[in-house]
Amino acid sequence: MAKLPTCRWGIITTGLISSWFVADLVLPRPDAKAHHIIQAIGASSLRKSQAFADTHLKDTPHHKPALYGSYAEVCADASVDCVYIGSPHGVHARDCLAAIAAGKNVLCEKAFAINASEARSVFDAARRAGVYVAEAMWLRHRPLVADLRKLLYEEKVIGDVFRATSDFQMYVDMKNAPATSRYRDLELGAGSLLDIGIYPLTWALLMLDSKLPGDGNGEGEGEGETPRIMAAQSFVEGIEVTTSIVLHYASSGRQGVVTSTTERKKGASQIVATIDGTDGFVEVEGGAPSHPKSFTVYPKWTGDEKPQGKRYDYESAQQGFIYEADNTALDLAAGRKESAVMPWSETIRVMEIMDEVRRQGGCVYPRERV
Ligand SMILES: NC(=O)C1=CN([C@@H]2O[C@H](COP(=O)(O)OP(=O)(O)OC[C@H]3O[C@@H](n4cnc5c(N)ncnc54)[C@H](OP(=O)(O)O)[C@@H]3O)[C@@H](O)[C@H]2O)C=CC1
Ligand SMILES: O=C1OC[C@@H](O)[C@H](O)[C@H]1O
Repeated sequence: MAKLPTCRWGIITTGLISSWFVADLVLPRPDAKAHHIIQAIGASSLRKSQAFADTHLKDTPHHKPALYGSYAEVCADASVDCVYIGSPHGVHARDCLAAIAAGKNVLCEKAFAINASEARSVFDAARRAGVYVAEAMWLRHRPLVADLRKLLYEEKVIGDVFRATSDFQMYVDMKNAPATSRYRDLELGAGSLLDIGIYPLTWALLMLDSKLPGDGNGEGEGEGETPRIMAAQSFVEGIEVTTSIVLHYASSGRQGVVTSTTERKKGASQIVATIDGTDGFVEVEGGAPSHPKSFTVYPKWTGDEKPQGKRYDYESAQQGFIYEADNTALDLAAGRKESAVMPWSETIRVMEIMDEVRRQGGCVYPRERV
């Protein structure tokens, strides 16, 4: 049996997402594609690293990470194979560039940067340093997504796809949020689009294009057609809180309707995306567009009653961060410098689309003002 690759992770920051990422990596599983070791944890203080390890690694004594009171020490740790960056998106470029300068491979949270220009500067640095860098857009790595794309574009289970919709709702009390909160601080990239709107946008890009990077053998063969964008944004306290985007694909006429808001609390379980085709439709169910758990394929609805659908379930003990971690380990083992699922060109394409949405909608970050 082939030996599984091992990735020794250096975790940078001890916020919410780092806790979710680590929780997935340390869960035992029978069908592992790679071994993951939490090798180091770095935070703004040693006390925070210690508290993170005490809380999130207390039941996994075989993970004994080095604990640091800075991010630089994680990057300098020769035992770390890949640095995972869980800081707010406004400082992703800063933290990526520091890790790259130290010669480290990087998996960085979404949104990868504030804009396409920042993303390009990080990839240019990675190219020069010869290290691996990838955006941790976990939705792209989910087996559910690959399976659904096969059904849509190889088996054509709903005929010709003509529309996709997705909406991400999350409540943030913006008026009372502290000025230092990443939901409020524009220097940290506050706004619904970069934080949550990126998922509905990703659903549309994934569901409306027949060929994309990551479809085939891991070499990223599709390029992705960039649709025409029509967008509007609304603001509370100067922060973008609601974004609506229509995407129109010139070659096929396909449309995407994608929205995000931090002004509305979501229910416990919901339909997080829909895909319409000439012969049927698909509803994706889950907790949020970032966290799909199943999908149901329906035949065309013509009568009064909703037709019977076929449901595909993807419930698992992990939240789903394990897939991006596995794929990173496999990329590194194969000597790749870019993710086979989310190559640099795709991160830049998404950032460019979000730049255009913000150009139309009016969300400008302070460092972008000339
Ligand atoms: N994939 C997913 O499902 C999710 C992704 N995210 C992404 O992860 C990133 C972080 O989000 P989240 O974990 O919710 O954020 P938190 O506010 O919970 O944590 C952010 C961490 O970033 C560090 N940090 C570094 N610089 C700053 C700064 N200038 N101001 C404030 N904090 C700073 C702090 O780390 P330290 O511990 O060192 O003090 C802090 O703990 C975002 O980019 C977000 O989009 C978030 C949630 C879910
Ligand atoms: O990526 C995300 O998904 C879940 C949300 O809670 C979070 O704000 C966002 O960053």
